[in-house]
Amino acid sequence: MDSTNEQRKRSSEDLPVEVIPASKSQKLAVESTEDSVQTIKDSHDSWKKGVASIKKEFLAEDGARSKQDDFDDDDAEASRTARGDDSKGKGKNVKRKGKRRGQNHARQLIQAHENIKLCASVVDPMDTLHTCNYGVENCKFSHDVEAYLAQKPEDLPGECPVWKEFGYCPSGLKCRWLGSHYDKEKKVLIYRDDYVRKNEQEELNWISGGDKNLLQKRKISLDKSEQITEWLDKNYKGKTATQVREDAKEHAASYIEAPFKIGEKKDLRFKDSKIVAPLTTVGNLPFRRLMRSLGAEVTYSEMALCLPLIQGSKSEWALVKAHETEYPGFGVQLAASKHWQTSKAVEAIAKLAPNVSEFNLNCGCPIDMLYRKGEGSAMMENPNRMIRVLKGMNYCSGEIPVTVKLRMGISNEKPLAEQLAHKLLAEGDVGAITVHGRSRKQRYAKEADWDYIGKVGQIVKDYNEQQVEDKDASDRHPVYMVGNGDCYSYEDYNSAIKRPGVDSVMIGRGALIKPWIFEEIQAQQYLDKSASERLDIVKNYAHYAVDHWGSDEFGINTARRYMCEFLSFTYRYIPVGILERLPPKLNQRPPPWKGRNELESLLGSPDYKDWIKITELFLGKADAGFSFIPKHKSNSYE
Ligand SMILES: Cc1cc2nc3c(=O)[nH]c(=O)nc-3n(C[C@H](O)[C@H](O)[C@H](O)COP(=O)(O)O)c2cc1C
Repeated sequence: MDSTNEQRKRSSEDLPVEVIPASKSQKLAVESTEDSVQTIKDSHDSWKKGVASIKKEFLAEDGARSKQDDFDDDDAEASRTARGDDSKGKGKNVKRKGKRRGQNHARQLIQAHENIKLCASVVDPMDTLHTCNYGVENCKFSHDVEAYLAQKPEDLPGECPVWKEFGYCPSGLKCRWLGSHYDKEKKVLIYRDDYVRKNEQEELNWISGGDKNLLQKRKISLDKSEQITEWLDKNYKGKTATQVREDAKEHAASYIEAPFKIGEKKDLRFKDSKIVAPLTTVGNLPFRRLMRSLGAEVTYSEMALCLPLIQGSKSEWALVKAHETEYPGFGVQLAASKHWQTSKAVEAIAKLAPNVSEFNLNCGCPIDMLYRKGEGSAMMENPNRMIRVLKGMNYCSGEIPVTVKLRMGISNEKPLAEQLAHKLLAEGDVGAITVHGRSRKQRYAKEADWDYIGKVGQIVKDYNEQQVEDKDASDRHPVYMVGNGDCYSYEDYNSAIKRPGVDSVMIGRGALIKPWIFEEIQAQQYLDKSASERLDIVKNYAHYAVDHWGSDEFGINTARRYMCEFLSFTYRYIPVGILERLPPKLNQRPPPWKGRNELESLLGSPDYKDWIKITELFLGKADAGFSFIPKHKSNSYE
């Protein structure tokens, strides 16, 4: 390792800033002058109260920068608005006092429109999927390539990242870097000899418009789900838990086709896995691709709703897509409360988009829209329903394991996950149980309860040990237990993984704010990434985003918008080199601070206009009509 790298890798033991355990800090105080005693005491107290301690020389004068105190993870989790649908409602138990903060109700994908809309059939001669059924005369879109090119805005600077990677750009004439792959003289698009076609370009689980249509018209046969639905309706619905248990053996024999037992399904191998949490909106394909490149081993789709999936909804099927680097290790997360819906969705995905390592049932989502329908965290209040849903999913998923993501419960006073773990282990045939150590009512401001997560871990551990005693261990794999909540450093990870029965730690916001978190866990050190290294990460995200959404006007606008969503997390990173105390904590908020150079300050800016500026470094100037309203709108610059 070279000396620069050496310098960057620091653990809390060798950081020049001392990690002061409570006892030592008291000793220091006795030896210091009265003033410094007060400073150390104040700073230690505020650190404990959730204020990040910044070295004096990096504190910004009040008003020089806005404070990073305006983020709201509850709002972030509760929103599907950036995707175009609106489920931002808060649970009735999570009511806000006074005016709702944030501007989510107005957040929409407002796209700039081109003056001339080119017919898809002339955009790219290589695209055989798009033909025009109307002809030049009757088509409502233009076939006039010359006129289109004459009014097209100037190219963005640099080379088309899609063409650079694949030797072929599916955005064709609409590409904003058209000059990279267009011969002006001959008026033809250029393809490199080794070009890769669009449908071969690294994305998996792509399903055709035709298949979505067939789904909509119910013309794709989903026999297994129909069989299991009928069976579950007959044998499970309306029965008490005891009746169901008593009948269980008899039922197993009457399955139309015996379902895979947990030991016969693929092993998830979740021991010490580096897992990124499912994250609506921000956990999109480009982000997950980025996390894979930075060491993640398991990634999840954003939560997809089963009903729109089985109705062939384009936007819901887009969520099932994965980058080739995500498979194996890619889980599709589903939400629904009815077993016919989950069974059908699982069967359709297993049939049409089979590059899936796991189907995860979301039983933790707090948002009101789902809760009111009995979905998400509401499933925890109806364990029999949860078991029915899981049985259906298991039957239809074949050898793909089914897993479940829980919260602690609905309220802190009455946690449910322990009880549920017993039931899931006895009846659910799940490959893994994940517990987010918060209740539905609990907001992100309060820390996740790892003691409770450990209790569930113990239950799973006892179960696995019992299974080994009861049977030959070789014909089964264990049920894995994954803990989740507030992991933001290798130190958090170490203390989490020490809990009994906890096989892995799932990381959500920690990965968004500090995408190199798995590298730190691997190195068991804090990495003081320079601002330019961090900008490189953002640059990769930008390229992956353009690869995914396209290099035309629409693609770039979409990429810019999701990049702003990503930057609305990355700005919260406080470089370890300017922190006075470690470990950094997710819930700590800093006083106004400035970076060690201009770029570091820019990357730490809470002003969304600066995020747009950062996108412009890679995606060109934002259109005058581009608007991005962050969830946690900062007013300090206005
Ligand atoms: C922006 C955002 C989106 C989320 N979306 C989902 C989701 O789609 N499905 C899910 O199960 N949990 C979702 N969660 C919850 C996370 O998966 C995770 O359980 C939670 O953030 C706690 O982990 P962390 O402390 O590591 O962030 C979301 C959380 C956030 C902040």
